Amino acid sequence: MTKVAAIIGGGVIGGGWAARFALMGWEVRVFDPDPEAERKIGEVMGNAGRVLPMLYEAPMPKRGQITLVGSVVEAVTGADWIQESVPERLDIKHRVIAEIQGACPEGAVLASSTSGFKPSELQDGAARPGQIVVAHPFNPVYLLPLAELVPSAVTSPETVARAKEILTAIGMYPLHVRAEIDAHIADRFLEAVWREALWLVKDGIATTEEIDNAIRYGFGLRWAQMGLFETYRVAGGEAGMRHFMAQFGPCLQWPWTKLTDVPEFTDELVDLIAGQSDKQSGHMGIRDLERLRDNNLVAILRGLKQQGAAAGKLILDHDAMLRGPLGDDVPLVTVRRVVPVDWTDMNGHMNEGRYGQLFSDASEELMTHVGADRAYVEAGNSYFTAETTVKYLNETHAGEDIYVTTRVTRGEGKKLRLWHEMCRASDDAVLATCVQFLLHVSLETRRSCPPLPQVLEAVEALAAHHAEAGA
Ligand SMILES: NC(=O)C1=CN([C@@H]2O[C@H](COP(=O)(O)OP(=O)(O)OC[C@H]3O[C@@H](n4cnc5c(N)ncnc54)[C@H](O)[C@@H]3O)[C@@H](O)[C@H]2O)C=CC1
Ligand SMILES: C[N+](C)(C)CC(=O)CC(=O)[O-]
Repeated sequence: MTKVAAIIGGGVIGGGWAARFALMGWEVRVFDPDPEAERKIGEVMGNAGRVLPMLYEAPMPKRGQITLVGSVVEAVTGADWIQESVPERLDIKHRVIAEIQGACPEGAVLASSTSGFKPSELQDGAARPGQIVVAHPFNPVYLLPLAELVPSAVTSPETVARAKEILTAIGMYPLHVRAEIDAHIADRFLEAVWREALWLVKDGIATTEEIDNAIRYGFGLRWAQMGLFETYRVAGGEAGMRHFMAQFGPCLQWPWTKLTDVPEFTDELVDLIAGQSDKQSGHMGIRDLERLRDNNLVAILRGLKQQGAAAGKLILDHDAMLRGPLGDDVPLVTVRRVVPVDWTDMNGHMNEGRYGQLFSDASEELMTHVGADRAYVEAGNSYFTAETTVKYLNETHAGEDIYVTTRVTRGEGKKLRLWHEMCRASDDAVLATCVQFLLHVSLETRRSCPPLPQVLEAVEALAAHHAEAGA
């Protein structure tokens, strides 16, 4: 049965949650009194729907519907997950939580997006505190997988377990924060860096753009894939973390930081920072900036996925979860996906090299289908491609839904010939075709040899079936 997520507060963060849940197949109900909420969520969903599927090689679940409703009660009645995303004010959050608990199922997870309140503060005066947990996401919620999951001592273990299960199922990484603390884990770092940056601008040391350059050309790239401690371990050279601490430990006593001091937000400081920020980025609208950010995040996350590293490993595993076995339709649908942004070139369309990738993925799916799967390859047997002929018939662009059908046109002994057609999902137009000739090999001798009997049998049966069906 379709699961229901209720999003209370559909601003920057609520909109991102709504998009992620809907793209993962959930029915979503949003309550937000802002008359502009529907337009804003529609725009966020437009951006999210373009990029989130680009992270996956697997087909996405059927999109859920997002419905704007007129009250909290309407949103939360019968919901499985409730995400409170109203402004960061404890009085508002208390009022909203009371209203939610007056109507939501007792077994639902009631999660708060709060950036800094402790769950026990949110639970203060609540009807059922055990149901409440913090699930603190990162903007954009539909692309960044982290959700800090913070229970208090009275949050029930069932709520925590259910929250972990659901966050994982929608492709997120629930980081269980075991002891509640103001601003959780990650926002402690963000606050520290933000405070330093404000001082640097206020003191006239650097502009907003220079600070952004210091991050994006340097340590920001390291943090994205190794975090802090692993990075510093490497920075300690062969002697590792101990050497790093011995060398840089004393600096902590030097005036390298102003961490405990906060610059006052005078009108002058706000004008200075807002003015510099306008000069740096004011030529772009918010949705353009979001698209720029999202395209870059997709490229970085796909790079990490290719390496099976950091957040990319998470997406790789989630991809495997989403991917089911192939059906037995003729011809076989071997690939269903969207064209990711990093597959396009300066002509603005999918680059020719990526067609090779796509058809190679289709062959790999077919191999798995006939039993020449990862275990078979690890045991020393595989197929190598000997020849590929691609015909490019129509353009395709980033974000377009495509699929590949595959027919076995020859399957005898060590020889396997495939006919792939790449099609556009919206009108089934054929965009490219590919004839691929593969030879079965032993990975030990690196020479051709017949497949193991069960694979040969499956290949022959498929070839006969495709020929019979006139495919
Ligand atoms: N913006 C960010 O970078 C992040 C924010 N958060 C947290 O997410 C929560 C929401 O923040 P944003 O989305 O940034 O704020 P926002 O201002 O963009 O959105 C808040 C929304 O709540 C709505 N709202 C106000 N009162 C309401 C009520 N009684 N019932 C339903 N909706 C109501 C407003 O109309 C608005 O659309 C906060 O707790 C914040 O700390 C968490 C992670 C990152
Ligand atoms: C600035 N902030 C404290 C609201 C940031 C967050 O809570 C997380 C994020 O997305 O950076």
